[in-house]
Amino acid sequence: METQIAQIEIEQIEIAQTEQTEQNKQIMVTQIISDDEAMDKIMPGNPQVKKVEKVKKMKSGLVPKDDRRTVGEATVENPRMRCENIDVYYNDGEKKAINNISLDIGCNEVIAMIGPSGCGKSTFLRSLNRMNDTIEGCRVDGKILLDGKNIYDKQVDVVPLRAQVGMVFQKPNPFPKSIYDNVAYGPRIHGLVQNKAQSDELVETSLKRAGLWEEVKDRLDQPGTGLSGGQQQRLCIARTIAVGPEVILMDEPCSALDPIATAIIEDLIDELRQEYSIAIVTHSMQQASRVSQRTAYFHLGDLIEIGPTEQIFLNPLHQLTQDYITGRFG
Ligand SMILES: Nc1ncnc2c1ncn2[C@@H]1O[C@H](COP(=O)(O)OP(=O)(O)OP(=O)(O)O)[C@@H](O)[C@H]1O
Repeated sequence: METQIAQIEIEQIEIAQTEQTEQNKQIMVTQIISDDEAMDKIMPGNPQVKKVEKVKKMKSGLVPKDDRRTVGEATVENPRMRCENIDVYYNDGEKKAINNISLDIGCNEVIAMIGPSGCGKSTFLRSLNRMNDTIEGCRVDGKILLDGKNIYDKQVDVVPLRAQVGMVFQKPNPFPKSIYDNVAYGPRIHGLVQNKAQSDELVETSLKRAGLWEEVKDRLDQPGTGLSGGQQQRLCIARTIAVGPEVILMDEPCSALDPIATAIIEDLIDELRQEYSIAIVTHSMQQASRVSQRTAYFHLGDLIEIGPTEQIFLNPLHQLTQDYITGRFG
């Protein structure tokens, strides 16, 4: 973003140089402001400022519950997707489910979205590939850029968009077709394959990437619905991969699976990160900590905190995040 909009909690700003100036001391800034604003506020135009150290907790403790501005770095360098000031409304504007959320999704990262039931995780995820367009009375305001282009521009065709930003749902939902056709169908309608040989190759590659090839290569003509739950979910992942996505959205992809199938999908998510950006909604904090590099904590439609996964779980900055991860609510 041209201007630094990541909002951070700055408690203590220390001037590195030991100039004997009035300003050369620890200064408390107990409100959330941007870097640039903070600099300007404490030392307007002062060239002595060499270093600003951000200590992210107020002396009194965590950012209080009633402060709903986002804590942490929401932006990354070279994002794959950039969401700016997203509001989502249901029921023709009567209900606001997402409130002014900005965040980036980086290349080759898994970002986990966590938070109590009803906080808007799925709503936000669905806005990333315009799945909310299919819900009557739902409106998304703000900008979502994929490789710099706003996916909400009028001329954007949602069919190729949903191939570029694929989605894997909570419940595995293979088509009532053969394993082969489940994977081959998308590339065919998107015109990605011209003949059977190309289709065969893409089906094989996609099933291999989804870690399913060895288990199904001898029964490709059998129904996808005949596979186990975990295999069906990997089939759905293969189907998503087959149409060449850049981003894969996953909405609680393991919630219907047993622990072994879950572990296989989690390993797969880690492998897929080498090629794709992944945003995953999960109710499992263990899963978020296992699979993601960054975590975003949502609360009642607000993005409360975002940061490296380890920091969010070990050293949250916001009281609401801490309450959630320590099981006080949610
Ligand atoms: N189709 C809809 N019409 C109206 N309101 C909706 C619709 N879908 C979701 N909501 C409301 O929007 C808010 C956010 O819901 P959402 O499903 O995004 O939350 P969530 O965090 O994903 O919840 P969960 O973890 O339970 O799946 C909730 O208050 C929900 O009731």
